[in-house]
Amino acid sequence: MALLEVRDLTMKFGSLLANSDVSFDVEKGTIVGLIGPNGAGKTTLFNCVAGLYTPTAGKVFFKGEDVTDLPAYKMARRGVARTFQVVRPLKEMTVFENILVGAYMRTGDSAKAKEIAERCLELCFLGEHRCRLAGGLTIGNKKRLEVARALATEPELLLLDEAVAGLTSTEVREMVEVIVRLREEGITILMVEHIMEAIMPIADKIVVLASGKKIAEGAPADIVKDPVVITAYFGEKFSKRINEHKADAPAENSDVHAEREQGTAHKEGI
Ligand SMILES: Nc1ncnc2c1ncn2[C@@H]1O[C@H](COP(=O)(O)OP(=O)(O)OP(=O)(O)O)[C@@H](O)[C@H]1O
Repeated sequence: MALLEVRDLTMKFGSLLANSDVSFDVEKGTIVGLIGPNGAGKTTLFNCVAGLYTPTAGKVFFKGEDVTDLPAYKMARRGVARTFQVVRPLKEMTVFENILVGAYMRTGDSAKAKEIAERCLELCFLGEHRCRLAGGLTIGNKKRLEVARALATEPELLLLDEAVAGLTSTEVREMVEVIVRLREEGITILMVEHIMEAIMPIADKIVVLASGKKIAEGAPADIVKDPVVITAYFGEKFSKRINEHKADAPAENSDVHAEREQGTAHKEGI
């Protein structure tokens, strides 16, 4: 049994079909990337899984239990945490205090909460910033703080919504290192990502959405060669480049920056 099972999920906003009959599994201990063009329905799917939206049709199972109708706070208690595309730290609080807020969602015991927060601080490479006010951090540190806060709720499944968007190539590498560490800690990760150099080297599986539908699912090496995905999302040039890319880590700079500036890696952009 997979940790997360999405079955025939459909989400409508009025007459707009944001997700249409989407099904896939996320196995425990894996990193799954959710990719696709702007407006493909990735964030909507995240919101359905996290309990922010109730899908119009279809089911979501977490650890074999039907959680389709559970609100976000109940999903958080069951072990599903998420980060948002636009980070919103508690600016007037320190980095450590921000993480503590997350830890207190899991426990009322302050010694235990501090212990959890210390661990998350270290896992997200934020130790040297612990006493700084969150509002004054660089975007790279703010994004890792967002992950640390979610992590402090001790999730089994972490949903990352564009965790590396807007980051420099060095910051992308730091975030990728954090994500790989989390998988080593046994945390399962489902991440929406446009920056292929970040997701392709670390994902165990990629799910591709376009116009609300799943158009492909498979190993990154197969996805980059899939003609349907190339047409709908990558474009030939991008696909050729990523196939040639020998990275075991994100690209040094220019490629990642190019995508960051364009905001996407879709077909006309590369
Ligand atoms: N709350 C909402 N009300 C109405 N329409 C919405 C709502 N949220 C999303 N949509 C629409 O649903 C479709 C899918 O949007 P969604 O944000 O899920 O796509 P996405 O793949 O995450 O895009 P991006 O990569 O740009 O973040 C879009 O047409 C969007 O305008």
